Amino acid sequence: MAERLRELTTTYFKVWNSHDQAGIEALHSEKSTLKDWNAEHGPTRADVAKGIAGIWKDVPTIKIEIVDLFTSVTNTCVASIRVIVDAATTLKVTDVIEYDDAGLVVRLDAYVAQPKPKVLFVLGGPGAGKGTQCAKIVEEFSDWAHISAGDCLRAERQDPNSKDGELIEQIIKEGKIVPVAITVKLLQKAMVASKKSCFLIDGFPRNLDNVTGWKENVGELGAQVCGVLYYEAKEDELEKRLLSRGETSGRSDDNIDSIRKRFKTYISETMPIIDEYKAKNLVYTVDGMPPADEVWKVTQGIVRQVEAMPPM
Ligand SMILES: Nc1ncnc2c1ncn2[C@@H]1O[C@H](COP(=O)(O)OP(=O)(O)OP(=O)(O)O)[C@@H](O)[C@H]1O
Ligand SMILES: O=c1ccn([C@@H]2O[C@H](COP(=O)(O)O)[C@@H](O)[C@H]2O)c(=O)[nH]1
Repeated sequence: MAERLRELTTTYFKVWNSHDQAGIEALHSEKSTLKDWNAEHGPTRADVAKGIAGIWKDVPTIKIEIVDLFTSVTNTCVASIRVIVDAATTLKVTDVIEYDDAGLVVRLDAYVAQPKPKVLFVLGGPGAGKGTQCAKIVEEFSDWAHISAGDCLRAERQDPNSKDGELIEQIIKEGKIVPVAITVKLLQKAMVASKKSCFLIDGFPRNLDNVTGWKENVGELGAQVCGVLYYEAKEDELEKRLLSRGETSGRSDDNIDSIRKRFKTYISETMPIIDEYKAKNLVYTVDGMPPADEVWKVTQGIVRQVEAMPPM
């Protein structure tokens, strides 16, 4: 049975790829249905074939590749397939195909996997230029949203109804790191609200607790972490930048005491995380010392590279 189902299914997709309406009609039983994420056809084979031919007409380049076939003692075959729409678009689809005793398709239900959002974590010392570069990215690349963990926390602190506001304020002033349960919830809320498909998560993950919290709450099912965009710059330069920013930013941590504490936390807690991602070859290191426009040229190239990664 298993071998027969494999043969029938392989033949089915061969004919499908030849875009032959009469050929595909002949592989369906007289009473046949087809349902996918967009449409429903049947209950006759002529109607199903007409529906499929409509897809070929709309997308003449469309092709299907079989990834895997699953069979059992039943007369149903589950096919994991790739639907190659065009050079830029491939869909991950699962087809559940039920055959009759004559080997004709009685029912085909197709399910599409939603592509996961792409994520780039953006890290670097305080004042390294993360926010500056993220602002440029979202201006140039329309699929991307900039979500700054620090901004999320500052907004939460401002909310008079938040039970975490006071704790966040104390931790930020001390240059320490807020418990991940608070941060990750705010990040997820911002991701959902943005309606974008690619996210710059700026200033996160800052320590092991953050990494664990991300894995537990978002994880591999919730996002495709494409890497870490890491801005490297010397501490004395960063101190100058932050003191200068502090003249107008109104941030309670842009003062010399908090800045020094933030550096300490960065070295002891965040650097080891960056090193871990480096060991996994996931870090795009950018020299953050040159003027912002020069840093941007490098940043731009990296974002293009990440955009070109196949979705998972
Ligand atoms: N390449 C650069 N050269 C000089 N100054 C820069 C550069 N990039 C950013 N700045 C300035 O440095 C200050 C800090 O930059 P920015 O806010 O982008 O850093 P950040 O890494 O997001 O900081 P933080 O982690 O504290 O939020 C800002 O005043 C910004 O205008
Ligand atoms: O994931 C995070 C991000 C930030 N914090 C706290 O906020 C401040 C400011 O962060 P910026 O990235 O500089 O805006 C940071 O020093 C931490 O105290 C955090 O706890 N967790």
